[in-house]
Order: sequence, then C-alpha cells, then structure tokens
Amino acid sequence: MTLETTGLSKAFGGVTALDGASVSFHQGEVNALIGPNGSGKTTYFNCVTGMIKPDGGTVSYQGRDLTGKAPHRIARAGIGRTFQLCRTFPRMTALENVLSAVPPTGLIGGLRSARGRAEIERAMGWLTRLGIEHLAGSEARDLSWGQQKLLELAGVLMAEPETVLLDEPAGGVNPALLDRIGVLIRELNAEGRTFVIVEHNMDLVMSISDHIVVFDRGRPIAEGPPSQIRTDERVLGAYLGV
Ligand SMILES: Nc1ncnc2c1ncn2[C@@H]1O[C@H](COP(=O)(O)OP(=O)(O)OP(=O)(O)O)[C@@H](O)[C@H]1O
Repeated sequence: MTLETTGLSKAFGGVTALDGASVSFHQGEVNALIGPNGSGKTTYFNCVTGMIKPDGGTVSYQGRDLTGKAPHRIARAGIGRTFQLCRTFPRMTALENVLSAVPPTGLIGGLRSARGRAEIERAMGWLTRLGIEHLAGSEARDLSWGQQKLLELAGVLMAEPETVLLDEPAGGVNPALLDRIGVLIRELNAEGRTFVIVEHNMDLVMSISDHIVVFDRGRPIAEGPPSQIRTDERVLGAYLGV
C-alpha cells in the first residue's frame, strides 16, 4: 500500500462530501478514482494533499501519518498533484512556469536553484518529454487547454514526486492529445511512479488503470481491476441511478 485513508470525512455546511472514506491505493500502479459527479473525488484529493483539513479520519503515505499536514509538507513527502481547472501562471512562459514549480526544498530554495543551468535543462527535459518544448518561450495563456494541462504536469514532475495525483487529465482535451496523455502516464508509471487519477473518460480509465476505486456519495462502493469494475452491478447502479 502506498496511500491509505481511513474513515476520511468532510462536510461543507449540510453537504457530506466525504463520508468515512477508507481507501488504499497501490504502490507502483496506475490507480483510478472514479464516481458520479459530486461523489467526493476532488474533496478526497484536497484532503489528501492538505488543501483542506478533513473533519475526521486519517491519511497515511508510505506508513507515515500525513493527516492535516500542510500542502508543502505533503509535497515534500513525495506526493504531487494537478488540478481539475489547471493551475499555470498565464503571463509567464512555459519554461518559467516549469522552473517556478515549488520544489520540496521550499520556495526560496526553488527560486534560487531555478536560475541554475542544470535546472533549466531539467525543465526543458520535461517540456520535451511532454512534447511541448517548442512552446517553451510562449506565454502559458497562449497555449491550448490540453497543452496547459501538459505544462501543469511538467511543473509537477519537476519536483520528482514518487506519487502523482491527476484531477481529470483528459477533461476538455482533444482526442490526439488524449492518446498521448494515456501513453505518457503508462511510461511514467513504468519508470516507477505511482498514479492516482480522477477521471470521467471511461475509455482512458479502463485502458490505463491497474486498480480502480469507485466512489458514490463520499465513500468507496467497489474496487478492483478494470475487468471487474466494468461489470460490477453497484458501479453500474451508481452511474445509471438504478
Ligand atoms: N468548497 C465547497 N463548498 C461547498 N460544497 C462543496 C465544496 N466542495 C465540494 N462541495 C460539495 O461536496 C460534494 C462533493 O464534491 P466533489 O467536488 O468532491 O465531487 P467530485 O466527485 O469531485 O465531483 P465532479 O466529478 O463533478 O468533479 C458536492 O456535493 C459538492 O457540491
């Protein structure tokens, strides 16, 4: 097990977003977290990465308790994430965006080291790996939505996280780029990175995942390999409302 939560709970006013979610994601695998709209997936990511504090329950990573820790502590523990609505600096170039990604050593150290030649080469390496090196000098706001998602991922990878949480990597992305994102995730996984992916595109989820966890109303209702999840009646029920 790599990332594990027990009884994770979070309510917003009267709305229960997470209802005692006990989940284990597998180290070294591509894990997916799926479920209907509003089932608590993004809230789960937010609790795990310290963006919001859970009302109850625990988060542990590689056996370490990370419950309620600040986002930079969680990043330093080896967890990186992207956001559903993509976070880049629109008026900075793609290269500057990747260089300004906060490394685990903290912002000041990051800005200082970002000036180094080696860091620029490493940033260019990630842009190349993600197929957007030709956009290194372009402002992020001039990139297409899909390219911005790749740029955000390049920034996350700069911090060399061993586990990467992706919130809807395929959302709004054109089919050609979608294929590339799928291949990239599998390649990065083959190099040893663990992934947890929140995604609505079932073709992508079924084709790249080793392990799938299904949420409904703030808690897991099923988990297993794609072959099992595809035919699980509880999953079909949650999605189709039957
Ligand atoms: N900051 C917030 N304030 C109030 N309610 C919230 C907040 N964040 C989430 N919620 C509510 O919590 C529930 C779970 O939302 P969440 O975004 O975690 O679901 P999701 O599974 O990620 O949905 P989607 O697939 O649509 O992105 C929803 O009812 C949502 O409206």
